[in-house]
Amino acid sequence: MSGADIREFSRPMTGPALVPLIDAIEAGEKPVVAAIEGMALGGGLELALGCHYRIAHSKAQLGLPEVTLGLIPAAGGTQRLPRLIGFPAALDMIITGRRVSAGDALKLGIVDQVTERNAGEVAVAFARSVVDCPLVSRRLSTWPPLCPADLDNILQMALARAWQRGRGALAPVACVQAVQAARLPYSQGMQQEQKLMSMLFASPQARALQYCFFSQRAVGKWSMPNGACWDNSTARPIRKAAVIGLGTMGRGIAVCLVLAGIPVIAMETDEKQLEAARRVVMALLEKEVQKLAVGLHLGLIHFTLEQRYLREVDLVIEAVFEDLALKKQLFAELSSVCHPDTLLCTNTSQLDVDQLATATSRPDLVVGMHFFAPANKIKLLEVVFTSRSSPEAVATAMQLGKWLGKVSVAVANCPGFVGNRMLRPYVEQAGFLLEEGATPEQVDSALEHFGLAMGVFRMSDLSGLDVGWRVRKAAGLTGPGVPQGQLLQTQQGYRYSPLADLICQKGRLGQKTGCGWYLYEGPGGHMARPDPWVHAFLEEYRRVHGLQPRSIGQQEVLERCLFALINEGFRVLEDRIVMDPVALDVIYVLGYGWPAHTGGPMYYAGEVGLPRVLGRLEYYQRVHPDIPHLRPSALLRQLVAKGSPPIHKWMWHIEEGSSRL
Ligand SMILES: CC(C)(COP(=O)(O)OP(=O)(O)OC[C@H]1O[C@@H](n2cnc3c(N)ncnc32)[C@H](O)[C@@H]1OP(=O)(O)O)[C@@H](O)C(=O)NCCC(=O)NCCSC(=O)C[C@@H](O)CCCCCCCCCCCCC(=O)O
Ligand SMILES: NC(=O)c1ccc[n+]([C@@H]2O[C@H](COP(=O)([O-])OP(=O)(O)OC[C@H]3O[C@@H](n4cnc5c(N)ncnc54)[C@H](O)[C@@H]3O)[C@@H](O)[C@H]2O)c1
Repeated sequence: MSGADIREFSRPMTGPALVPLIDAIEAGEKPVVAAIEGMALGGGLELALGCHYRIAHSKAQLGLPEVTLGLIPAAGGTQRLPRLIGFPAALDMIITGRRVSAGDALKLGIVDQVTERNAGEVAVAFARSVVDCPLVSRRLSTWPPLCPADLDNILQMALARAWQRGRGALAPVACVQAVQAARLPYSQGMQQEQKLMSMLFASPQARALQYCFFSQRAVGKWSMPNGACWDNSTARPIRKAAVIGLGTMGRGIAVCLVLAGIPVIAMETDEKQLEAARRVVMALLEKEVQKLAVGLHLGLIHFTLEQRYLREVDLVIEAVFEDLALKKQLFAELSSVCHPDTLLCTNTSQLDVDQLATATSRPDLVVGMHFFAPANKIKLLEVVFTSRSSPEAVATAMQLGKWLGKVSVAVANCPGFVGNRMLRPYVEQAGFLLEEGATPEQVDSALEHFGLAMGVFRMSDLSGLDVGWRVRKAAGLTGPGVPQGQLLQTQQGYRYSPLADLICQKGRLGQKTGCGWYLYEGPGGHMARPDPWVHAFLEEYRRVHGLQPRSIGQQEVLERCLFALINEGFRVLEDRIVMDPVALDVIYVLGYGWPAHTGGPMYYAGEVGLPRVLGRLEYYQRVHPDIPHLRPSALLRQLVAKGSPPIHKWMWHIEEGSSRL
């Protein structure tokens, strides 16, 4: 039982109310034993907590995930669970919404017994054994709260954690407040639970989070412009896979595959790289084995330098350096080494997958599988199809993503695909804001206050500033032989900020070198500190270029960075790189730390109001006519002209023939 029907939350509810139903079960004189198989989530677990005993199958999972929907468990969950397992453990489960296994539920005291057999049959036998036992001590609502001496401290720390994790989300904080009320007599605690739920229930944040829940499932129903889609295409089984290039990404991808139980051939160029990768991968896997307390066959991965092992694999994921010539050469080699049916996938972040496909003997079996760093943690996978990718290849990559525990989003090939394409104008605006007077920490603080997991400059330092530098060099925007523009700097006819290039030229590549836009405790450090050197550098840059610094407010930072990103999102839709705006929201929430309680960039644009987004872009474009990314997209204009329809109707307004596919 996975709890309330979430779709019902946006329409009139029918059926008996859950709270009095659970109270009636608990108050009854007949013992009621909950038999839990599969899931007991949300209202499902709350119902089980109202029963007098709980028996779970060993594979069952239990949790209160309401917080992820912008809500609190409001059928007594915030009052019964702390009484049963104590405040600290209950707070942890309710604030995070995490699921626990039956074994952990037993340790925590949530269930009375775990069985390998049919839970229903075991529960019936158990019921017979307790039929004469008094029930008075089995009614959780009558239990006095388990208040430890340091409860105030525990609640305060939980509140701080809820603020920090929530990044502006209301529900985690409300969860703590509701659990706090479990110190009161049950009926008073329930009143508080209902009050908090009423406040959240109709909130824009709850609507946005529920939109995220359904969006993450909707993207699984992918389709391609040629009519191929999730329910008319068959995925191939992947019995063995290979990962080529075991750097930052390849290591994480190999870990994902092994954790999914898929045998892996892991390849590098030389013994030293291979050994370094082996150490990291095996350490990561051993950590997972301990964390998950599962048996994992570590022999599933075979490290090698020899291409002959590639003959046995059904799918290859290439993760070598971001260099088109190198990747083309590798794909040509793979064509001759691998079986003719082997799928060839690339983890490139923005190179042309069509070009890679042409380097092979099987362009129909080439797709992008764009993982996000760290690949073993981030839940997003962009599956990039080309004009020649077969439906079977796309279906297989999408299915593989699901096996790896990712949310896979099918996107058409274009520079940067979806995520990195939309990121470019966002990063670009941030650079211009520095030229105009802001500091990296001012820009980041505005973005983090909005709810992004990391501001643009901290994120760039983490990824490595050389990544973008290499891309800009390849695009002919910087590097030896590229003429430097005049004030403001221009390249290829448009405004261009060379600040990031200048920072890189100083050897400041981000965390890996101990400095970038910020200063770190040393190479590989993580604690970003404002750097006086950067401030002096920016002042000198502005002086040399005659730029008069001005004070830039939070609103301008947000509008210029976020609306530029959203504007590019509309262009992605115009080009039909995806079939639905929900895909862009899923990509940004799961891959780029966009705050889920705002729904994602496109949903957020709808909430802010498309006329406002358009108006502000028009304003900034008048002020900065040399920045093409601030020019409102045709689709945005059209949607506003049509009265700003809801997000699920946006695609109806794209003119036929505008697709670039
Ligand atoms: C269950 C899962 C773990 C399954 O995962 P799996 O990967 O196997 O499958 P999918 O995720 O792809 O799902 C398949 C399919 O099912 C749909 N679906 C799944 N769960 C739900 C659901 N709970 N509701 C609706 N639909 C669901 C899913 O969308 C897929 O269909 P699709 O067509 O989209 O492909 C996994 O699905 C999962 O984790 N589900 C969510 C579990 C969850 O979050 N449960 C909590 C729900 S909230 C809840 O239970 C609330 C309780 O606390 C009860 C509260 C009682 C109070 C009620 C109201 C009080 C109102 C007060 C307001 C007063 C207003 C006023 O004052 O005016
Ligand atoms: N780092 C990220 O955040 C990130 C995110 C998404 C995608 N990507 C993409 O993933 C790919 C790899 O990026 P990375 O950051 O892991 O790079 P990296 O430099 O950390 O690792 C690349 C590895 O490939 C190995 N290699 C090079 N040529 C090889 C060959 N012919 N055969 C076998 N191994 C070879 C190198 O020895 C190195 O270990 C790139 O295309 C990159 O754009 C990177």
